[in-house]
Amino acid sequence: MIWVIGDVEGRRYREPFSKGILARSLSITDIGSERAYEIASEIESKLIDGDINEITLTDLTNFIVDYLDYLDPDYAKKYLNWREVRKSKEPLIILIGGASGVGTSSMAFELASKLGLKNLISTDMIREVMRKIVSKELSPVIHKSSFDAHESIRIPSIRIDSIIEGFISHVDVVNVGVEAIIERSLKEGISIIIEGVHVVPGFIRKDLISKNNIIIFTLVVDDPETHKQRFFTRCRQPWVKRSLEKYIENFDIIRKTQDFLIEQAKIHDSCIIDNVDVTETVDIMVNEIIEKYGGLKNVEQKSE
Ligand SMILES: Nc1ncnc2c1ncn2[C@@H]1O[C@H](COP(=O)(O)OP(=O)(O)OP(=O)(O)O)[C@@H](O)[C@H]1O
Ligand SMILES: O=C(O)[C@@H](CO)OP(=O)(O)O
Repeated sequence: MIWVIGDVEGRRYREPFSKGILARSLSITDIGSERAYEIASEIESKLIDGDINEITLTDLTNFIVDYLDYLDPDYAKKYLNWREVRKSKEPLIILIGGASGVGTSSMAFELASKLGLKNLISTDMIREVMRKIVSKELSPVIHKSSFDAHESIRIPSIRIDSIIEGFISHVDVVNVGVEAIIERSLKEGISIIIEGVHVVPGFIRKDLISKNNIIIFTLVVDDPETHKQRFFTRCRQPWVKRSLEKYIENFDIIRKTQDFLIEQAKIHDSCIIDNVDVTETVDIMVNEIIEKYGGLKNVEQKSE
């Protein structure tokens, strides 16, 4: 048995060396789960061959970095970069927005797997809870979708497009719940990914979004046909209950909300990703996070 020795607030603890835990921590390096497990086994064998049955977390990390560097320096670099990010005392809060059907749920899942983050919530789920609390009479807009919320606006404004006005009203209400999740995550120190159409640059309170450990991405699908196909691929799973018709009928409106999201992302200088290739989308988000969050350890919070 190899024991890994660590310490929390000066108090030593030890836990058995686990190939599974080590393999999981290599997911950031694009090695792939099978090869990651092989590498974990190779590292374990090297420790045993070296008669090492107790190793500190620091020495084990250095041992892993040296072995990854021997296999491929890029593996070691990605592994080290990610460990730098995880040393921060602040939770990592990742917000992934985008019009309906662009892939926010799927990309959030892929990113969570890559980063080994356990907490993931959709704004649709937040909205569902809020719908139970707020009656249709009191807030008709929350009981609609983002793309047909304009139908519930009682006194349409003459200043802006009614579809965008409906979208804004709908998002604004749900953002009360989104901000509550962000505040709880900050308070508890929980790293989390929040994804959905209600994550819109400029809509989340400035004192929250200005924190260095909160990062927002806007996914888009530039090509309309590719976007439309996403609704078909999403509905092919037998368990999916959302009707394809509703999204295809409202497709032009959904594209209009995407144009608004792009506008908002540009105004607020937030990262826009054309979500065509899964690997590329996830890599862009990981690199952005490492770049922005990696230096967090030494950077005070941005002045508000
Ligand atoms: N980069 C991608 N390449 C290919 N297919 C993708 C990509 N991203 C998402 N998809 C597919 O597109 C469909 C829609 O994705 P997803 O359900 O994540 O969209 P969404 O933005 O969460 O939609 P909604 O907000 O309406 O729930 C899914 O079948 C998903 O597998
Ligand atoms: O409001 C929307 O645009 C979508 C987002 O997922 O939700 P629903 O499928 O419930 O319409």
